Amino acid sequence: MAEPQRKEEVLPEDVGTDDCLTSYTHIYSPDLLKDQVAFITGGGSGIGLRIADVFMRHGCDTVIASRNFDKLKEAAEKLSAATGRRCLPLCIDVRQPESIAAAVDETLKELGRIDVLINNAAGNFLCPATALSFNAFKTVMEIDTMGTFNTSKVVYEKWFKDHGGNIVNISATLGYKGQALQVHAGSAKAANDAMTRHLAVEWGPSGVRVNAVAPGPISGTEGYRRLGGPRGEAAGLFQTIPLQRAGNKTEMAHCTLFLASPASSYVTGAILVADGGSWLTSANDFSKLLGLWSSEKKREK
Ligand SMILES: CC/C=C\C/C=C\C/C=C\C/C=C\C/C=C\C/C=C\C=C\C(=O)SCCNC(=O)CCNC(=O)[C@H](O)C(C)(C)COP(=O)(O)OP(=O)(O)OC[C@H]1O[C@@H](n2cnc3c(N)ncnc32)[C@H](O)[C@@H]1OP(=O)(O)O
Ligand SMILES: NC(=O)C1=CN([C@@H]2O[C@H](COP(=O)(O)OP(=O)(O)OC[C@H]3O[C@@H](n4cnc5c(N)ncnc54)[C@H](OP(=O)(O)O)[C@@H]3O)[C@@H](O)[C@H]2O)C=CC1
Repeated sequence: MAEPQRKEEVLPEDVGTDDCLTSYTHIYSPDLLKDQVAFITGGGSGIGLRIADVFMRHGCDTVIASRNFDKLKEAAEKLSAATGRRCLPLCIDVRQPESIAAAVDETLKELGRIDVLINNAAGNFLCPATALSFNAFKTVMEIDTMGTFNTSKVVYEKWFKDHGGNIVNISATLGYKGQALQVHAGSAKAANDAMTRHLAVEWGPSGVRVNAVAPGPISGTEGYRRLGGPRGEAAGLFQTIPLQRAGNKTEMAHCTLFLASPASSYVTGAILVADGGSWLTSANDFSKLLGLWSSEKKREK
């Protein structure tokens, strides 16, 4: 009988916080994004911060842009110290196109170009539809969906239209089968998947590729904490995921890097599902998720 195959190595996740990697082994060429500039929304924490870290280790300068400037400034200093590349922290609210326009102007003034846009900023929390206010639904749609459109349109008009470029949207597989307590985020991300395909068609002739990465649960992130990741693990919910575990931020950064790089030069309008197979089998056990939500609420009181 054949030897069972070695289990695939899990890429290292050496920190569970918003710190930079303390060590890194290249699996792509270190020059993959040499001298390019990436504009990363929500790049001051979680998956966005890891994307900045990994991109900079591949020769890229970055802009990390979100609402909290102090957080961004601290992250940018750490990123530059860890990688030796430039990282510009800029304040934006993706709901306000004027703030994005000012940041894009500043980027072009300081760094001279934009090659890659990563639409990663988002907001989410667990909430059943009956408890969700109209304004809560609208807020998540405005950040996740309109924010992605606003940023894409500003960057396209100010730079990509004449120079080409590469957009990667960070989606989520949570809506693919319908997930309890997530009607707001699932709807917003589904709209973003459609937007990815529409803009790929419209902007392809200008040399702009538009793709998305769709993560499942990713540990060491605010999203994971808010959506009950640690409690989900304890309740055994992840055993239904084919790869039997949550993903990590480095794995998401590597998927994003593939789509942002010439390695995927003939790929556009694609959604790269990176969820360990979660959505195919995922535990969408409403009573367990509702239990997580109720215990979270009790803890807040
Ligand atoms: C695919 C999974 C497969 C298998 C899984 C198997 C098992 C699952 C088990 C566990 C799950 C484990 C892991 C997670 C899995 C997947 C994660 C998927 C997606 C994650 C997506 C993310 O987006 S993560 C990003 C998280 N980070 C953030 O959210 C940071 C940014 N957030 C914010 O700024 C705020 O939270 C905000 C989004 C509310 C926006 O802030 P602001 O503009 O200031 O808005 P407010 O004025 O505060 O609020 C506006 C209205 O919203 C209401 N609100 C706010 N918070 C809540 C809440 N917690 N619950 C309900 N309603 C809320 C607020 O009251 C306002 O409404 P009013 O009517 O009162 O005005
Ligand atoms: N974590 C997970 O398990 C999963 C995450 N995802 C997706 O991955 C991405 C990153 O999530 P994660 O790392 O968990 O969460 P984080 O909370 O760390 O990242 C979200 C970022 O968005 C920024 N942001 C929020 N609102 C705005 C706004 N109005 N304007 C500008 N920036 C904003 C926040 O910064 P600031 O507060 O400074 O504005 C923050 O840095 C999101 O798109 C999320 O939907 C998808 C599936 C699973």
